[in-house]
Amino acid sequence: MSDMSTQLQKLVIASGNAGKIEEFRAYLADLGVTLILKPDSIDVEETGTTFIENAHLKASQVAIATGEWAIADDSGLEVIALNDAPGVLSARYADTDSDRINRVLSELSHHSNREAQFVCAIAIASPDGAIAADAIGVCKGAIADAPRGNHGFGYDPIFLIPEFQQTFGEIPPEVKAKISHRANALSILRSKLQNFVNQ
Ligand SMILES: O=P(O)(O)OP(=O)(O)OP(=O)(O)OC[C@H]1O[C@@H](n2cnc3c(O)ncnc32)[C@H](O)[C@@H]1O
Ligand SMILES: [Mg+2]
Repeated sequence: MSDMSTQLQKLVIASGNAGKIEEFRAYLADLGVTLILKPDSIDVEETGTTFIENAHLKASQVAIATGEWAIADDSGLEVIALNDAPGVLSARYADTDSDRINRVLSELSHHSNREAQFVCAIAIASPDGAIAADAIGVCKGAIADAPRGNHGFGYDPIFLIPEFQQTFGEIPPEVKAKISHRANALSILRSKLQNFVNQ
C-alpha cells in the first residue's frame, strides 16, 4: 500500500458534476491537499452495475489518465416503491435535472409509499489506478409531492428529510453537509485515510 502521508498532496476530483464538486470542495477544505478538477477530455464510461463499481472505475481511470491521486463519487436516488429506481441510472433517467425530477414524480404518482434514500459511493485511487480506500454512505428520506427550494443540485428539490419537513432544496448547504449520503460516505473514507496518514 502506498504511503499517503507523503504522496497525497494533490487530489483530482474525478467528476463532471458542478454540484458534487462544490460539495467536495467544502467537505475536503481542511484536508490540506490541493484539489484539482478533472480535464473535460477524460470521460469515464460508467459500465458498472453498482455504485461502488462505478466509483472504482471513475477513480482508477482518472488517476491513470492524470498521473495523480483521484477521488470519485458515484451516487443516486433509490425510491422504494419504484424497486430502487432510478438507482445507478440516476444520471441517465432523463436529459436534464428537471426532466429527471418530473419522471420520478410522475412514476410515483400512483404510489402511496414515498420512501427513498440517496446512496453515495466514494473511492480514492493512487496514480497507478489502485483503489486505496472506498466507502458508502446513505441518507434516508422521502419524495416530496412537488419540487421545493433552490439549494443543492440534481434531485435535491424533491428529496424530503422527514425530521426537518424540508427538502434538500430548502435545507441550507451547511446542514446538508452534516447529514447527506455524501457527508456520511466521506466521514467513513476520512477515517480510513486517517489510518494511512497516522502510520
Ligand atoms: O459521474 P460524475 O461525473 O461524477 O457526475 P454525474 O452527475 O454523472 O454523477 P453520477 O453518475 O454519480 O449520477 C448521480 C445522479 O444522482 C444525482 N445526485 C447525486 N448526488 C446527489 C445529491 O447530493 N443531491 C441531488 N442529486 C444527487 C446527480 O444529480 C446525478 O443525476
Ligand atoms: Mg456520471
